[in-house]
Amino acid sequence: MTVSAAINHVITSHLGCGSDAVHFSTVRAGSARAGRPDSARRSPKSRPTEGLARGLSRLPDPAQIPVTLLTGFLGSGKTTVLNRLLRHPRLAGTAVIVNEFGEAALDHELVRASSENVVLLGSGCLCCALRGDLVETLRDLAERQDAGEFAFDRVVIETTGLADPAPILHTLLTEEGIAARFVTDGLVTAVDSATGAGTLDRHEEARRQVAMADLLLLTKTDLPQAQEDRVRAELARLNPGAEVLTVIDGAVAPERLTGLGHFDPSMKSADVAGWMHETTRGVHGGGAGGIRAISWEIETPLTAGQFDLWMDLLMAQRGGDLLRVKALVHLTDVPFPFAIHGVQHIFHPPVPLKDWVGQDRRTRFVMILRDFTNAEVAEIFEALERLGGAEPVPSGGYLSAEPFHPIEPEDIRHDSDHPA
Ligand SMILES: Nc1nc2c(ncn2[C@@H]2O[C@H](COP(=O)(O)OP(=O)(O)OP(=O)(O)O)[C@@H](O)[C@H]2O)c(=O)[nH]1
Repeated sequence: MTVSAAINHVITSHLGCGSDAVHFSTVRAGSARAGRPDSARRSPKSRPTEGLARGLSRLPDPAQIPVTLLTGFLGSGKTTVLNRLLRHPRLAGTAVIVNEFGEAALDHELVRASSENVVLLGSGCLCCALRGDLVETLRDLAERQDAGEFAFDRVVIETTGLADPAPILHTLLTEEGIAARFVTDGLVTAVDSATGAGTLDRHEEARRQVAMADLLLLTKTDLPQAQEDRVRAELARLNPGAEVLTVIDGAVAPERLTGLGHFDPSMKSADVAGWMHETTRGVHGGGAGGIRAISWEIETPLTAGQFDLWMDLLMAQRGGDLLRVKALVHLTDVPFPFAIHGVQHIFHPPVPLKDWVGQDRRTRFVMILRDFTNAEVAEIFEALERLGGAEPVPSGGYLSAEPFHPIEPEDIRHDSDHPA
């Protein structure tokens, strides 16, 4: 669905539901099978094999606070899962730590409805620059709990899509004061069934996230682009011991994600133990290569048609290199923002939000791009700015020639210029 279509939908359905965001995608109950006891759903590979004595020594201390690490490549559906989970009474006492890659984090606006207890660790990746910040945040949470300021009985850490989980787990397992107070209760990895096969092929970080997982969430199987069998086969190859749950629009029962057990590298493939070892030597990460995060603001509100047109052009020319796009879009004459999510070549239905947070009404983008030069980044946004000054373009408008270099208002032709 384009922004134009979404805006028509909003107008006809009189925005006014109680939640902060109106989702147009149908929310179906996931195929997750709820309620099975932990023992029944533990896969053979994750059963203790090294003797009871060692197993006993690894039993969590009930005073320790369980920490779930939620990973998954860019746009795989982590926040969607988290938002659904946090609405569940069972997870009401959860403190959430969200880490974003990029300077201008938008996630706090996108998850704002869900929890008062969200701490944002922005501007960098937890797996490298921000490990100290994670330790500080966890210590701070513990202190606030001891002081009676903040009660919580679980922590969920949502990593950036580019995070290598090994160093984060290493921090949780070994950092003084953290390991005693908190206990890892599973690494959960979301995998996008529409883009997952290509992502796993190209990105070492994504393979590590899968190989280290205690539980895999296969998302977006409702999309026509989903390649469920292909992605499942790849997951089975990378991590044959992990259970794979199909999760549509984040619908997963919280009990499936809790009680997964203490993370133990020796229970994983040989590679995983090696990665944890690399971590101790400070060598980690798959190398992001030409991947970078950029943020951009656009002053002039756009029409939905203009935005769609620009997005279509960008997708046609560089879709595969737009690893992740998040935007809050200010449309002309519309009092609320739209949230836009793009994941590689797939754009999800735009989501109208109830209102703006704060005074800033500019259209804001956060993009994770592969192999874009500074000049190319400037060019794509300057093209958008120019569109903002142009005559409104109806959705379905298109350009005459080589479209993106550059777009000039006079290049834009309207559908009406071309009788069917
Ligand atoms: N159709 C469909 N869309 C989904 C599903 N799960 C998530 N999405 C959409 O996918 C887009 C990205 O989802 P997010 O939850 O923001 O992904 P994320 O992993 O948190 O993204 P980053 O934090 O940027 O890495 C959003 O537009 C979601 O609405 C699903 O099961 N089906």
